[in-house]
Amino acid sequence: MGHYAAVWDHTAATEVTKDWNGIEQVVLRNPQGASAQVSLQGGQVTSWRNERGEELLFNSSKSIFKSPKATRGGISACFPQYGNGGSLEQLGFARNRIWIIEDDPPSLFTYDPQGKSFIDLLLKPSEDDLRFWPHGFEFRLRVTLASDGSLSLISRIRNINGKQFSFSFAYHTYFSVSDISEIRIEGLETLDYLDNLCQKDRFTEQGDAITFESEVC
Ligand SMILES: O=P(O)(O)OC[C@H]1O[C@@H](O)[C@H](O)[C@@H](O)[C@@H]1O
Repeated sequence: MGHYAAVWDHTAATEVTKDWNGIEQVVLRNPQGASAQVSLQGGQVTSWRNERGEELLFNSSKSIFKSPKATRGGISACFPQYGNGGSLEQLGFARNRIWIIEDDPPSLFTYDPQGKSFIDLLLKPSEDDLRFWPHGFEFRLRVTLASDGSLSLISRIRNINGKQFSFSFAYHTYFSVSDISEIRIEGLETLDYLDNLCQKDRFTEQGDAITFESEVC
């Protein structure tokens, strides 16, 4: 009768497989047939499909997986540095590490308790990481596929030794688009940004939407 909520078991909607490199991949499914795939390499979301099976994320066919580097595509979490504004690798090292699945993470309140599937991932720094970024942290990432097919990522960074540190963070997201001229990015008006193409000078966004005439890089 279409009432799945009473019997929906989110753990049964989560499957762990291995890719051809032996790296674990978590597949999330919702009752309507949408899915998402998360790689333990970088905690990177490599696929997000709607209920018609259409892929919503871009993955470059030219990107060759070379462990431990993230591939060009999907959604990766950049931490503890975004861009080249610090001494670390350009988008931080978190996306280039192997994460683990956390079965019993600290509680996290979320809506949509029915018909969703999710996975909790955890990254802790290795001895090597601490050598060039000496800050004890735990980075928790929850990736959720909701009953309406929407995807959400919640990141929690915990300082585990009480010594203050600063970091930058971003979700590096590649959407798959069929016609870039139809894309509008809204919600940035009045926000300040540093323009990478103008020596990182600070500007304030004036437009109500950013549009594109062709590919940019
Ligand atoms: O590591 P990836 O996914 O290929 O992304 C690299 C790109 O990341 C972007 O954020 C930078 O602005 C680009 O300059 C850079 O080329």
